[in-house]
Amino acid sequence: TRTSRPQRILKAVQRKATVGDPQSVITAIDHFCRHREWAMNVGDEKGSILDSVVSEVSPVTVLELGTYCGYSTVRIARLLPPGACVITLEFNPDYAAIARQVIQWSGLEDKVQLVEGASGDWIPWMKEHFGVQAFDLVFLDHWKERYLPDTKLLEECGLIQKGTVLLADNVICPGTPDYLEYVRNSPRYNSHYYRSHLEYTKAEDGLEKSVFLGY
Ligand SMILES: O=C(NCCCCc1cc2cnccc2s1)c1cc(-c2ccc(F)cc2)cc(O)c1O
Ligand SMILES: [Mg+2]
Repeated sequence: TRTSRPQRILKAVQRKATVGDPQSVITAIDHFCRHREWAMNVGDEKGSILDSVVSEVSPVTVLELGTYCGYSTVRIARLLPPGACVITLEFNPDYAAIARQVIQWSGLEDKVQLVEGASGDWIPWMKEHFGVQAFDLVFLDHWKERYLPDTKLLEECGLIQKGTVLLADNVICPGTPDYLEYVRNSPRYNSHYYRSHLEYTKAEDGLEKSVFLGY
């Protein structure tokens, strides 16, 4: 097909959503992915759980690993108070280009810093480059085999502090067994599994919320 799936998602947003209205952007993407083409957005069901965690934490600085088309970036940013922001990392430049436009359409570009590159390369520079002390919330939604090494890297870099909340997508499907084992057995995390479904399907999936208890 001539266009990419992310390009078709952007078209659906431009056709169906209102500029400056984040909820209409979310609704347009969910409708397209449920009725036209499946895509790996966190989706509406897990998205509601994400919303409740963001509202509960009311974070000032958020790190999102894995932007894709910006769907969860918009879900998070729309709930942030003035002065709060989400730094989101995307490895694929084509996805990043689409995500920028989706975030712009939602009117939330002032609350979002989209960075292109690999988590392992960027995490050690976060403090220096963004002046971040520590993250209040980290949403993990990137390579599933990077959840654990990147969590350890965030710890080593002092970007996770007492009270930081980690929220991980896809802990069942595709699955992140080593990460789950780590956060559930570590005395330094308090973990809770929110049972749900793989976006737009009946397959089981869920989000794991892990609160760092400090050293
Ligand atoms: O792979 C998934 N997400 C990761 C792709 C992001 C690549 C990046 C690496 C990287 C490195 N550094 C910084 C930023 C980034 S972004 C994913 C896959 C499924 C799925 C797919 C097929 C299936 F049958 C069932 C589930 C569902 C999901 O919800 C997903 O999130
Ligand atoms: Mg995901």
